[in-house]
Amino acid sequence: MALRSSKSHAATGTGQRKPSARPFSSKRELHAGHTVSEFDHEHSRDAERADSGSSSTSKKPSVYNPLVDELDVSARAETLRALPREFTAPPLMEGLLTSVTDFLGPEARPTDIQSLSLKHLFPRPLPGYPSNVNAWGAPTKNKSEYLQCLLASETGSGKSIAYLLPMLQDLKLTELRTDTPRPQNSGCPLNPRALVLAPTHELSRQLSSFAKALLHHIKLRVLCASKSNTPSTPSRNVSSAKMAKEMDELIKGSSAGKVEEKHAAEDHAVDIVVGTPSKILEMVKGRGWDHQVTLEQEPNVWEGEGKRRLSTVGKPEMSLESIEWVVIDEADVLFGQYPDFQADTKSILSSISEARKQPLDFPSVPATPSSPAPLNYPFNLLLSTATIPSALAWHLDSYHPSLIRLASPNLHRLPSTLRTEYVGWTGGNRNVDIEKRLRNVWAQDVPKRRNRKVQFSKVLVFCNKSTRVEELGQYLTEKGIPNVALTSTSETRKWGSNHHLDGFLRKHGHTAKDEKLASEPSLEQSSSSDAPAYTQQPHVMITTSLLSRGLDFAPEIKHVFIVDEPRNMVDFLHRAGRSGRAGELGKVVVFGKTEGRGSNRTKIMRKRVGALLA
Ligand SMILES: Nc1ncnc2c1ncn2[C@@H]1O[C@H](COP(=O)(O)OP(=O)(O)OP(=O)(O)O)[C@@H](O)[C@H]1O
Repeated sequence: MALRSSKSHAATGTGQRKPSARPFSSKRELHAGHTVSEFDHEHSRDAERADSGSSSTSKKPSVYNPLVDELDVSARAETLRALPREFTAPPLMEGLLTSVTDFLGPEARPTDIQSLSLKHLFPRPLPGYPSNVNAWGAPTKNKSEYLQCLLASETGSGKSIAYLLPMLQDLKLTELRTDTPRPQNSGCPLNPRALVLAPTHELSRQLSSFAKALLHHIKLRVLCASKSNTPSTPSRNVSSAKMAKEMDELIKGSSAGKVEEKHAAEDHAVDIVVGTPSKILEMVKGRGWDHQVTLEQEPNVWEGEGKRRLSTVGKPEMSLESIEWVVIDEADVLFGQYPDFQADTKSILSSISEARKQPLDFPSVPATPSSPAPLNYPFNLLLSTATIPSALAWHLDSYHPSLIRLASPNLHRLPSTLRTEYVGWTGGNRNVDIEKRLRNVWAQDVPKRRNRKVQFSKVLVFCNKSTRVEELGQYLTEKGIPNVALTSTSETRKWGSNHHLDGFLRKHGHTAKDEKLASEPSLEQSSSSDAPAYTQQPHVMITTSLLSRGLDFAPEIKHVFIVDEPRNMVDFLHRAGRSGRAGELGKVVVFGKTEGRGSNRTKIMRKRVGALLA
């Protein structure tokens, strides 16, 4: 049960255990008086006995789980018996319920993580309902009490809706309260009440379209802070201008009628901003704020053809004093092991605290799980993740010991609808092996009965390196298989839109069933036709881990190929999880050496993947 840190293993190379942290399940209190279920108490007691080395339990010797080196496997799910199994009003306000139904379809039922959210993250009563308990009988909270919560569940299990619903509802309730003071004019064009942070622009754009769909009836304003909101290099200026116009309209309240008149003239027209931490910081601190060189030091630093000084710091576009909610999506990336992301995210959190006149009280010595130093943020904080690496667990136990942890029973497992298959390299050209396997997938798509329509699968291929992505893309193109090869520096990566992912991302605002029907004409093809569809339009996307995080790929992505050994199981779970989403069937095909040198590594990986199976 004790946590281990992958970091310490990597650092020492000894495989020694890090001092044990308090396991999640040992926390009795969910938050301010909410106690965990009996189910959790049982596990808490087990955990405590195990931690104290008590021999009074007759526990079976546990089988070594190869994942404990990387992941916090002590996270326990609450029993699901007593949870809401339908979307209802309350706890949702009517308008939000209608949007959820429009978005997911009338038959949709909450996923496990959404049920947990409905129960625990709606502490405020709706107008007209008893004010001392919420819809689930739990005590309600004052406006001055803030939530800190981690939502953790497997890929494709609907975490975005699980965190968006409570946040959107609370923002709307605050807006409806006539006694809520309006934010003061900060002098900045944007003064949002909520931030959603995500690691990539692609994911930011997808999340903001999710939020917009859910706001159809309750009408709050969302802005996606894509990189091209402000002009940068001349080559980006077309989409920059478009995004700048959108932003301008939002600020002035002149765009489509969603903004209520009374807000149009205020600096508060945008309620929610979605973006990457670096983009958000840029909007808060001014463009170029992090450049080392100042104008005084280097007056002659110019970019391109002398169009713009690199060293000037732009005017801040956004102030933070009205922030009531912060969501950190892919929390293990933004809040965990990646130093750059971590620094930016922490900087945003402490800037908000400062702007809200409650600067964070950082401990002089680093906290540990055994001597935690709670950071109390003056806003609601939701973290969302499909994986809890040990390093993140350690950090949370040290600085957020009273954080509510909502975990689904399938956390750290592959989605149950995802099958795994292993393919051995033949020992020849690996590109040939991949091509062969692709053709094999499409051959299996062809129905046995003649004159039936064919719907060819789309395939997502993950490589470790950009050079490998480009090389494989070129090889397949030469073989008559059009493909999209995307790396972080790809020319084709569009700024300000997700068009470079067209045909691969799920289109939101429709149920999966509607989508399939809508997409059939372009995908279907008579089996008597000469050229199969996969030779006419890209059915293969090749990329690195860049696109492995959070993106909701279309149900037509039936296969994920992992052609380079993933760096760790966290990476594997996220890559594989781009298929088999929302209950759709999918398959992850793992390539590896089955004979000779290197085959042992494949064996170890198979064992680790086996431990992820639901
Ligand atoms: N209750 C539901 N019923 C059916 N489909 C749902 C439900 N909730 C969400 N979905 C759909 O499931 C898909 C995956 O949702 P989402 O992207 O939020 O998953 P996630 O858990 O955040 O995944 P990841 O960990 O990969 O980021 C989306 O297409 C969403 O519309």
